[in-house]
Amino acid sequence: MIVIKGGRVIDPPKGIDRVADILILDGKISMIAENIHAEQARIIDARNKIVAPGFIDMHVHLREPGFEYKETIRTGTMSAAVGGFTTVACMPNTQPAIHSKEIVAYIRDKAEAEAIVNVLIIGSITEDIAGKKLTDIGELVKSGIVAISDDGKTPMDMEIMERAFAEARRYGILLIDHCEDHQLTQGGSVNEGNASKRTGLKGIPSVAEWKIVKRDIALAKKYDACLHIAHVSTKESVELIRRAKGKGIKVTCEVAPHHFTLTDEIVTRENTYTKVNPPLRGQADVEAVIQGLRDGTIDMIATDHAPHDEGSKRVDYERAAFGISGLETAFAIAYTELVRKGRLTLHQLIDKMSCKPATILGLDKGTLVVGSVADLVILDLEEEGVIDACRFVSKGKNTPFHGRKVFGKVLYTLVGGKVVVEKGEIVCLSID
Ligand SMILES: NC(=O)N[C@@H](CC(=O)O)C(=O)O
Ligand SMILES: [Zn+2]
Ligand SMILES: [Zn+2]
Repeated sequence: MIVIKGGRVIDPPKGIDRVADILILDGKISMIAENIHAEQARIIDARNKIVAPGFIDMHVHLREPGFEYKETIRTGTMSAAVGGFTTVACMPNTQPAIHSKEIVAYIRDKAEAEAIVNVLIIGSITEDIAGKKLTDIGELVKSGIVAISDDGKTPMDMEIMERAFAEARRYGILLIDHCEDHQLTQGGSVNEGNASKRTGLKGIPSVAEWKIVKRDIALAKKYDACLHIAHVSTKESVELIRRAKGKGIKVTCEVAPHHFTLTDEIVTRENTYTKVNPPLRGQADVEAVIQGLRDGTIDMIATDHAPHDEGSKRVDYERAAFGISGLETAFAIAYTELVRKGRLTLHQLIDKMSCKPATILGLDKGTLVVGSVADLVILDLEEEGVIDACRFVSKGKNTPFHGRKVFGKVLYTLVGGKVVVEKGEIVCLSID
């Protein structure tokens, strides 16, 4: 039994924003009221703090199986918990890929034993994410995946993609799209334009992204399937999605914190931590994604947590791996850049980090309503800090945000009523 005392309780879908106590019993939220007295309950003092539904990250690379030297289910979910995430969905670009019911079962068992937050599983669209042969999507759905995606790559074969959309519709499963025309990006490592000219590195043009966004919006329409565009980075993509939504096509999308915060100005040949796919774009793109967040075109924030070992980053820029370790910086970056700068309200931010992903994945989460599972966070908005990658619990220290001043700290993370993070530190290694 826990009582969280005196926090400002915010639950955007229910329109709740008030100072109250929360009683947690048997892992569930059992009462929200003023002055709850419960003998023997553990008291958590939340005065002057925010209490919100736990964050849900639809786009995380846990790297297991196959790349345990980059991250594991254990370290990735520890990183999630520190970031305030109580649920993550893991991408299938592992080795082997998550392309069969056996691999799904392997991850589920591993997560049951070692994860400290809830882990949802995304299955691949094609075998080995090679874009050649469709997986048995029906079987993957039966084994419990929450979406399909070939994240990291885009299936370029139109026939494969047509069949993938038809299957997505047939099984009612969300298709998460990494939009990249590989013919246009080959050998590229930075945004095409100023960054490629300045560094002499090969560029990745915006059109490589929005061409596929356009292609797949048309397929979502044709097959009446649910499409979710991953890591939107260009102004053209935002506009295409805005128009598609206006026509009633079932498309949703996400943006990663680095894409609404950083531009390609910061890219140098020396700093491979700025290398990410899609690449950091120009100022107009950053402004367009922020506008997309404001007007609801961009439904949510997802980290695209892509941890890498130092060996994959400490090489020439061209050869360095794409990716940013994002779970532990997401909230502070988003709060500092979006809320403190007046671009989103705190309610909107919580909605985009918790409620919206829950709705899109069809989860009974992302709310603090009485009776729901006690997945929640306690946030201190006043705490000022400097991002220090050396202190990440993730194995991946690869972040371009190292040294950045931010506001906002995740103090507590509760998963199913269990305190897994206390005063910013992991205090529990099992959620059973
Ligand atoms: N985003 C990245 O730069 N990298 C991701 C792949 C992906 O999300 O496309 C990875 O798996 O490392
Ligand atoms: Zn991707
Ligand atoms: Zn990804």
